[in-house]
Amino acid sequence: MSSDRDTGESTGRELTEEASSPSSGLLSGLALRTLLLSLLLVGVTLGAILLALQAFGQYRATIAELDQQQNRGLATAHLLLQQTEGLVSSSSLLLLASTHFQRREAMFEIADRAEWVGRLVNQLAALRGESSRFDDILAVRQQLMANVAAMQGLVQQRIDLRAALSGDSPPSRASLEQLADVEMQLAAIIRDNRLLSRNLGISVGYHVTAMREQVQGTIDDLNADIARLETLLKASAVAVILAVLLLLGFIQFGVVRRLRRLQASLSHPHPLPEHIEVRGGDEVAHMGAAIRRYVHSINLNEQRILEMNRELNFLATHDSLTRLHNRHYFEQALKVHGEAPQDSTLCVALMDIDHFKAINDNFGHDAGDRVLQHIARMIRQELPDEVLVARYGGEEFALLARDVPLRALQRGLDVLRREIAATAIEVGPERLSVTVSIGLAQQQPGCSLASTVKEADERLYQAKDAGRNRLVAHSPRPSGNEVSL
Ligand SMILES: Nc1nc2c(ncn2[C@@H]2O[C@H](COP(=O)(O)OP(=O)(O)OP(=O)(O)O)[C@@H](O)[C@H]2O)c(=O)[nH]1
Repeated sequence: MSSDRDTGESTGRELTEEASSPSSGLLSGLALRTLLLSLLLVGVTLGAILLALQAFGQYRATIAELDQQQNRGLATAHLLLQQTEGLVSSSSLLLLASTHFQRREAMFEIADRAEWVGRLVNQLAALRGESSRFDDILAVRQQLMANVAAMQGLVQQRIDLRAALSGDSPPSRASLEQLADVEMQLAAIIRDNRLLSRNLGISVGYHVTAMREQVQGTIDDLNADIARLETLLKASAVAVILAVLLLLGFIQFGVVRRLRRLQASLSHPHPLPEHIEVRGGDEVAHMGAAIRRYVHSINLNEQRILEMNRELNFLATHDSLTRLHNRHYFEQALKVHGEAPQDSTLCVALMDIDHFKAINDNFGHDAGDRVLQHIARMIRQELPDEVLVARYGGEEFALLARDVPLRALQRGLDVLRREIAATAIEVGPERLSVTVSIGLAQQQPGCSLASTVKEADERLYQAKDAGRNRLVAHSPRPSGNEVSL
């Protein structure tokens, strides 16, 4: 039996350990899966942020490119103005040329400057800017080129006129007037060139300013876009992290902890329904309520089984009618005492109700049962608890007393016999007088308890034979209602 219990306990322990092991660690079961999911979410968010940062990088590269374009425009404008100034200065050199050789020299310089001006104007055209202003620049350049060409012709004419005048003696009036006219035209072109150079400076200034404003506008738009996207990205990242934290907290506190508490309640050797948490209206609460009902019914069944077991145990050792021990129990007690060392005094008494059959016959079997119950109660009340009392047969009771002096037991039993005889037992409307006969024997040294029982039985017969309602303790020859040793 004990090995069965051990096996049962160890199986229970294994089941408890098995049930508790999967979620005993902090990073297991639901908690682990939640953490992995959250990490995945955070990973996806970080990936999105990295992609967005890459996009920002491209935005910034575009801004830097625009910035460079702006600087290139400024530098080109500066060079254009320089070269235009140079062109105007070279025109002055052309004005000083007194020979054709000097004129050609000056024209080389002017052609070089003119080429630079043309190239820079084209570069400027490739950059952004206000087209009307750029048209002004083109017009100025064309006018400058036309002026240079005109100057070259006039200077050539002036050299030729001066050469002709130096050969004539005296110089003709018409030649002098022609030279004066050439000189005036040259002076007018020089003035016009200066004016054109100033106008070009103004037009380039407007063009560059317009270009800068345009580029700066684009840069400002891009920067505003970046700032807006950055704010959006930061807000999204914070929102995702908060959502992940909220999700983690909800799963940890709303699910995992409650499941652990449920598991702890059920891990108890005897779980009680009131210890099972059912707060809330979600699935975990519903599961808790179902488990609570289940535990309640298991506990009820267990209680019923325990009660049935107690009743079965009781019925195995007791008589159901009188609630006294039964004959089987009495005989087991005799066996136990018989095997024990013989260092104590043991007495056996057998008590039988007189003419019990007549009670059954006259008042019915139920009345007989009531009488049996009444007599059993009186015996149990009268005798000390140490005396074992059993229903031995139909209307017969057996008593086993240990370490009770025979005399005292004899006195006690006789008092009981008298009380029974003096008591009117109420059975329905009837009041019945009942008597009992008793046989009493003490275990003799070297004799078995079975022989003591036999001896008590013999004495009971003697009591019956002697007229009933008496106690026979030893002598086969009873005198009066009591026979003593
Ligand atoms: N009511 C009831 N009667 C029982 C029970 N067990 C046995 N009896 C009856 O008890 C009676 C015993 O009768 P007998 O053995 O003739 O003895 P008696 O009538 O008492 O006569 P004496 O013992 O000689 O005085 C029988 O009629 C049995 O049927 C029981 O549990 N209830």
